Amino acid sequence: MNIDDESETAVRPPPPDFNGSALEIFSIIEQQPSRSALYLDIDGTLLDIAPTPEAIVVPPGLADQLAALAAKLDGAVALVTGRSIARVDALFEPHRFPVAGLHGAEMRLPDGGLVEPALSSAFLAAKEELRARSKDLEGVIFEDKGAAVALHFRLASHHEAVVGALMQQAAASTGEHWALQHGKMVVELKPARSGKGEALERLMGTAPFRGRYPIAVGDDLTDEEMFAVAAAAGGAAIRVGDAAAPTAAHAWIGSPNELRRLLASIARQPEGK
Ligand SMILES: O=P(O)(O)OC[C@H]1O[C@H](O[C@H]2O[C@H](CO)[C@@H](O)[C@H](O)[C@H]2O)[C@H](O)[C@@H](O)[C@@H]1O
Ligand SMILES: [Mg+2]
Repeated sequence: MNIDDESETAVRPPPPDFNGSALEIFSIIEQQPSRSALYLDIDGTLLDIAPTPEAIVVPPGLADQLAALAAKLDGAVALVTGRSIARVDALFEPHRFPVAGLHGAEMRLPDGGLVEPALSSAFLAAKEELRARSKDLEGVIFEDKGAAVALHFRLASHHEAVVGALMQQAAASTGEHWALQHGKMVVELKPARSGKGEALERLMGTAPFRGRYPIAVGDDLTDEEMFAVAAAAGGAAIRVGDAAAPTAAHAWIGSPNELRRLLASIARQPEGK
């Protein structure tokens, strides 16, 4: 990736054996905001995990801090999430960021252009079947995200196996164009030809992200694809949370709260600092 050419102030990618801190990676943004791009996951990364999808809390001021950060990076801050774009907008209103939603299956590009997946009748039928079957599973939460659907077992871990089996059946009935995505106490069905890695590639090829040093931050299996893409492009990846999980990330941050504090401090920095 042509992060920068020959100038002495060029942003340098972490070496393959980089074993530094997230702080070192974020200092790149502080020093060279006009050469950096940030790709942020939401649940478990920007926001603390909550018992249910609806129970998440956006801390006061976070949306404005992200907007300030985006202004500092000339708009090169994207949210890359399993949530739908509509949900993301509601969470961070009044701001509208570039978003890769539903694990990259739907996108809002920096120019406002939308990428929307097509719904098949097989998928819609599978979704209704899951809605009906999950009603018998106490504590299991059915989440309808439009072109994706999730069954959550965080409040009913004893139902993990049956949730897995139901989702397998759903995937089998929808055919090759739909695929399962496992996450934190959740199994989802989403368009197969999508992923956070592809979403990152698309954003990285688009202004204002194009040509900038990519820094991807996430907490889960679905984020590993974007970590690999960021790393392959000479950028950096940071994983939030449990440092025992196998990851392609270069560095760790302990919690969403720690990440929010780092981002807030960068957003507050006066220009040129
Ligand atoms: O890619 P992300 O932004 O991390 O979104 C992944 C999924 O996050 C949500 O589920 C997860 O967070 C919930 C709230 O903390 C939690 O209750 C659940 O157990 C987690 O799996 C969201 O509901 C999904 O739609 C996202 O795909
Ligand atoms: Mg996450």
